[in-house]
Amino acid sequence: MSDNSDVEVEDEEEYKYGLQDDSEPQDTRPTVVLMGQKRSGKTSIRKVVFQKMSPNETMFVESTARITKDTVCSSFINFETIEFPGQMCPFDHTLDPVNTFKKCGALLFIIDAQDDYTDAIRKMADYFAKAYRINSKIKFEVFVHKADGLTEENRVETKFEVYHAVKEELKELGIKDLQVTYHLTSIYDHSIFEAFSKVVQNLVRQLPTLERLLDIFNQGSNVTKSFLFDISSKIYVATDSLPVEMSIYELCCDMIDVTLDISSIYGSGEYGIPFDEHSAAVIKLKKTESWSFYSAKSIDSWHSSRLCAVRTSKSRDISNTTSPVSRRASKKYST
Ligand SMILES: Nc1nc2c(ncn2[C@@H]2O[C@H](COP(=O)(O)OP(=O)(O)OP(=O)(O)O)[C@@H](O)[C@H]2O)c(=O)[nH]1
Repeated sequence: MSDNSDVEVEDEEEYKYGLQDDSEPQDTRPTVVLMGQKRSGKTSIRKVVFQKMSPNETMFVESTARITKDTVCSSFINFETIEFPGQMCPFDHTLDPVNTFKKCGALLFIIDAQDDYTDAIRKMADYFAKAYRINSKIKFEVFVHKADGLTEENRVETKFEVYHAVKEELKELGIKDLQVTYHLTSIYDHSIFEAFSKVVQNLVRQLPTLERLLDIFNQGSNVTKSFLFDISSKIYVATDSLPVEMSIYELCCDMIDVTLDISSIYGSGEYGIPFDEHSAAVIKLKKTESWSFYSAKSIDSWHSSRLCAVRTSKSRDISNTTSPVSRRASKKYST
């Protein structure tokens, strides 16, 4: 009897999502640490993804002078971001690096792809090696950032160059098993949300279960692709097992924007968020009748994760499908 109850408690812990209460101790949250050279774009990324700042406004963001901590908390997402200013060494013993990196879930290093990144890579390899020695479970991620300023050809080349340079540096430091993931990002398109989604997914313990549930949902509902979104940040916490097409992800992001814009006018905003547990949205695109977007009712009533599904009656390629909103967005994002 006691054995069974132990198993139940363990199961509950495993499938409990997020922390329901802001008063929970901060220490239980994993952290996402952001590092990079000065002006590489760390603050801009945080502000655009989590505080809804428009990309153009980031030009007026002041240089960060102190370590900045923020809590990001909704149904499946629950972590703290820590940004270290470019001029500060996170491994200075006065900053208690052991404590910081023991609870670090993901370490993001932002590289300005429009600048000379030789020094940045050297510094990054050194920081990665030090963090790895403290906690080998950290997920190491590199954002090859400001990719909007590069041609399509240059983007691939730059990513490749960074990949090789990091590998060489780590080899010299005697680190062999460290896995690094690379993302090409820009705040002027959806790539930053996509990349952050991948980072966050690595921190979601229930990911395989969520993927399986979304597969079952697709089969039972004639849905082609479904995402579980945190609507406030447009991060997708999970998706089904089919590969993600950027165009579908962008379409969903646009639909979330429309839904939130309309909700902010007509929603009741009872809990301080316009899109609450009484809200739902179905959007049908005019020229592509077979595509629908569904934002299902909230999965938990207090937080903001929503299931978004794209449905089609027949299989087709939507890579050239742009909704009026997509066109508006690409205009908005053009630099
Ligand atoms: N073109 C382009 N510019 C960007 C992008 N992201 C950030 N920037 C610009 O880069 C500049 C520096 O951005 P910040 O966010 O202040 O950089 P930071 O890394 O926080 O800098 P410190 O606080 O000094 O460490 C700003 O003018 C941003 O507008 C991007 O994706 N593309």
